[in-house]
Amino acid sequence: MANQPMTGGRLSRRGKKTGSKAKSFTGTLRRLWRYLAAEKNCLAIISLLVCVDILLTLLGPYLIGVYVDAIAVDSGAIDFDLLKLLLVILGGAYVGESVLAFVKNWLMAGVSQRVVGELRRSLFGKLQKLPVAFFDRHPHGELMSRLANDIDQVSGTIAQSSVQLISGFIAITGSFIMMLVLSPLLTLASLITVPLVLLLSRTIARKTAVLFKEQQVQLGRLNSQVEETVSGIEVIRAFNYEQQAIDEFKTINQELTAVGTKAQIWSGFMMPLMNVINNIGFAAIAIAGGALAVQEVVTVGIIASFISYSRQFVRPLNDLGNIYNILQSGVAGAERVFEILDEQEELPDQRGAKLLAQPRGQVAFENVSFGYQEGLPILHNIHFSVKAGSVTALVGPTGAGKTTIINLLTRFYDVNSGRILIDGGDIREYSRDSLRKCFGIVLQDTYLFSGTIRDNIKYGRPEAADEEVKAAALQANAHYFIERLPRQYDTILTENGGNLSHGEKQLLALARVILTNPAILILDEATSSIDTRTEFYIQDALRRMMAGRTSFVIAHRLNTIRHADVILVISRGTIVEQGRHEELLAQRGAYYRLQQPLTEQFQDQAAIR
Ligand SMILES: Nc1ncnc2c1ncn2[C@@H]1O[C@H](COP(=O)(O)OP(=O)(O)OP(=O)(O)O)[C@@H](O)[C@H]1O
Repeated sequence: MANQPMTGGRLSRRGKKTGSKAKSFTGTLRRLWRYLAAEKNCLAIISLLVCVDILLTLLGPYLIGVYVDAIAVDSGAIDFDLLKLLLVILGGAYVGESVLAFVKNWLMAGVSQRVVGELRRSLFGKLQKLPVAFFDRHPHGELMSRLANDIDQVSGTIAQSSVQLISGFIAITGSFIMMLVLSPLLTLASLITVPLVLLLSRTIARKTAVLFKEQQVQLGRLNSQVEETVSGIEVIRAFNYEQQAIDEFKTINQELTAVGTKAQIWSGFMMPLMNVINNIGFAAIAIAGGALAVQEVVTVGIIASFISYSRQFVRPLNDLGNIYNILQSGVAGAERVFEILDEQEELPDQRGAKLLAQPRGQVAFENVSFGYQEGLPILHNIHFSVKAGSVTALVGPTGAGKTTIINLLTRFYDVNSGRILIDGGDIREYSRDSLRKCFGIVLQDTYLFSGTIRDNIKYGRPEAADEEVKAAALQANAHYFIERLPRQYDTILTENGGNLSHGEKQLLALARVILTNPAILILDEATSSIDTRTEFYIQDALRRMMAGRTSFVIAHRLNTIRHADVILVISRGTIVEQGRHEELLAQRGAYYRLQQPLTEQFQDQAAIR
């Protein structure tokens, strides 16, 4: 639909709890990696910097060991020349390390922002391609949470864990080699704690994975509740629903707090437990080192260096546990983003889809049946045809299926059986773009975007010249109120035209549609009353718009219905009567009964006048 998204009128269904277990940790990670692969050059440079950094870190303990041995051999005499040299080398190494850390982080921040920028772009692009039915199933707040919170989570993970992961692996390998070089026996002693570390991080990470995913789900629910509350604030006030809204928020917030606390507690177990295990490891090295030193297998300097290396060996090992935790929360976020990216898009246009160029506007429904959900049919065998340029009024009780007929005509949903023809061709044979361009839709609830009045009128034809915008506004009778605004066509509208009256918003919506010059006009007549003057302007503009154009009106006003070429009376998803006003009244059937209250109202009003 080129002109106006179908919005309003239907309350979104509140986000339900969904399963919280990560579906495939490695699968999601691999998929995330595909996004990171685009940054492989930058990642290669970062890895190189990490290698240099680790080499510098490994140098320190070795030099300290050399110096300790020098003192031990010289029975306590201090060699100041050697000490100075060592201090200069160590100082240089530590400064070098700091500079490298800065450059590494700077490069990594760029990588993570570019990757999530791309992810955000894919997700937003995907949302534009999803069928309307998808938005029926997902509350808006939850989708926004996926675009903001979940993507943030991914960005944090990439920025924090990638460098740590690379440097962790290199540091473990480097320290291990140095330990082996210094003393294979001591290396063996220091390895006794490794299985314990791995087992522990695995157990904790499994637990936290579930909790982090649940935390993201609850955050989505919270967003959805806040979004609904803010959008419906007037209804909430009008029905004194504030306390219930606060209670609902409190419940979700408590659930979020509970799961967030659990996730933090479990991931917080990691460090203290690791410290205990590390200390056991150091004790093992000290005992084994002491015994070996007595037997003169190793020197005191080697033990000093070894203890430093074993620290460098276990620290990244512990960090890996932590990174695993961070990865879990990032993967939970990424999984929720990928879930949307994997959703079935609107069915692509058929191969060789035709362009609906210069449509005449002849419309036919042939035995159309449809249900929004399987097993719940809404429309049954809808069959009618209308001539190009005619006005069709859809009337019937609420929930009868009038909007659904329009939803099918505009191909927001596809029919379950039967077919819909425009100018003799099945609408599924036309390209979606060209099909939707032939409709101009004016809903009861007009949606306006934040931006200027001009931008809003040009929404369906951004290339339109200012004169065309003005001409459309003149035809829609909108020009006069726009002229009175302080900045006329450049007046900025707040979200959904909050600074305009209901009637003014309707006039703008008409101008927007007039500018696109559609072949078929769809109008959901407003049921709410607008002041008589604006109402007159709207009716006057509509009359001009409908002249010579195929029009479908979900009609509530007797005046519109009386002048329609065809009236379709819908009841429980079927057409129960069709014809002109007088013919249907004469039948004294469903239409007659439906019109009774309206006719009386019309007569009353006429009498008053
Ligand atoms: N997106 C949807 N998902 C599931 N069911 C829906 C959806 N939209 C409408 N329905 C159901 O389809 C039926 C027909 O609804 P529809 O909106 O077409 O009625 P209507 O005649 O236009 O009513 P009204 O005059 O009140 O707007 C109703 O029972 C409604 O609950």
